[in-house]
Amino acid sequence: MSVLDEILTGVRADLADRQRATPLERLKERAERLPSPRDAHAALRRPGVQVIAEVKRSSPSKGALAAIADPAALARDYEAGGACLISVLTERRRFGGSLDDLASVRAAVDVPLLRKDFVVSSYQLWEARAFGADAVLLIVAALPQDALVSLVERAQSLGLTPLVEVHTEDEVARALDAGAQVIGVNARDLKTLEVDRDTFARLAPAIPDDRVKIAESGVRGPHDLLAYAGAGADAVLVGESLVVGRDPRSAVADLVTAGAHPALRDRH
Ligand SMILES: O=P(O)(O)OC[C@@H](O)[C@@H](O)c1c[nH]c2ccccc12
Repeated sequence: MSVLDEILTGVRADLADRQRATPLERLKERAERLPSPRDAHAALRRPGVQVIAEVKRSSPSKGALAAIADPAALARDYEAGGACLISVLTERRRFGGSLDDLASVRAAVDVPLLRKDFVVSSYQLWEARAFGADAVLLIVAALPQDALVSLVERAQSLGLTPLVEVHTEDEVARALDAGAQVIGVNARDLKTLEVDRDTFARLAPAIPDDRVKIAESGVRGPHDLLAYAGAGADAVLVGESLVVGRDPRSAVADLVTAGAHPALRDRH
């Protein structure tokens, strides 16, 4: 069984527990009491290379990264550093996240939020909305094509921006077929957990320029952001290097400064 399959088995078990505890109707009521979602797509389209900063406690590849006792405080640092979007991992078993983290971050910042999880059911889209997300990750490798197509549509109908994650050319074709407007190329293969920073440059030419192209994983600092920018990234998604560092606010600010370099502006 691949790592992704193991993760999905746990995700489905946890999802079944939550579905038993909270009927969909309750989630819908909670979602309807919230203001409409923020426009994550527009935030990503701003000139320069945007920075998505991630709240991530642990990972299957590295184990524990950072305790993050106060996710809201970390998110405020990310926002103050200039992150255009904050990604909150909500998967519990391997990443140490929760929907409560998402709600705490929502209460603390104004930027749009991405629910980062392994979404396999529309119930999880309602959870994302009910806990304050504006965007959701949909991982092509985790979904049959018909499920991907319907989750992209459902997310959009709830006002959520779907960020469709790919790792191979075949998955890019599936993302495009599903109508994805925002596509993330993950340098980490979720089946082997290996990071290959060349993946983005290899796949980016297959993604039309009217789509938002995000380079995910492996960004250690401004140098990696500039390399991804040179290969056509509109945004980078950064977790580990921010949560393990001593000063997340200035680490984000350094990335934002690199991404705002005049040579990278107005490339659309
Ligand atoms: O910590 P990193 O190497 O900066 O990577 C962040 C992000 O790309 C990574 O957490 C990620 C990308 N896609 C995912 C899918 C599920 C869980 C996690 C992820």
